[in-house]
Amino acid sequence: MLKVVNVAVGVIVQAISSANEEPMFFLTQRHEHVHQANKWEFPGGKIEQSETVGQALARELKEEVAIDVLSCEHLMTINHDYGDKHVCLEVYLIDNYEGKPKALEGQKEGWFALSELATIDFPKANYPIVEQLESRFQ
Ligand SMILES: Nc1nc2c([nH]c(=O)n2[C@H]2C[C@H](O)[C@@H](COP(=O)(O)OP(=O)(O)OP(=O)(O)O)O2)c(=O)[nH]1
Ligand SMILES: [Mg+2]
Repeated sequence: MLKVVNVAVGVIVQAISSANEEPMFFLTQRHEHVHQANKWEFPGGKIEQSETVGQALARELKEEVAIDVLSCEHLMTINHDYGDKHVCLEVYLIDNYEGKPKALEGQKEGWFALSELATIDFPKANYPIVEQLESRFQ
């Protein structure tokens, strides 16, 4: 049995200013030579033994994209077995934060509209997240 890697994932959504505007989501691209290389992802990372999910989420989003999480909402838990690695993603919607998201680790970054998410090259585990965002925000 492979060890499960617990991961805190932040779905950063841009505040929507008018009803007919599409919500936008901040994504970064995983580096080459890492697990799920070159795939686009929601920022986040491994939950350490000593911390809660909330602490890991806040730490990872500060380290990777320079924002301070002010509040978050648990969206879903996803268990996915990649064969080489089993991940458990704890996925949170981040709709209240301080700072402007910016990739600090040299990754490519971008804001993507809700309608674009279906065309993004995400890790397989992420497809249920996209489905949930589509049903929630459409
Ligand atoms: N952050 C993030 N990880 C994801 C997503 N989808 C998905 O399958 N994963 C997987 C890929 C990795 O195996 C794992 C996250 O680990 P990571 O490599 O980003 O961890 P980390 O930021 O702590 O990085 P490191 O310090 O170990 O280098 O979860 C996603 O949307 N965001
Ligand atoms: Mg990470």
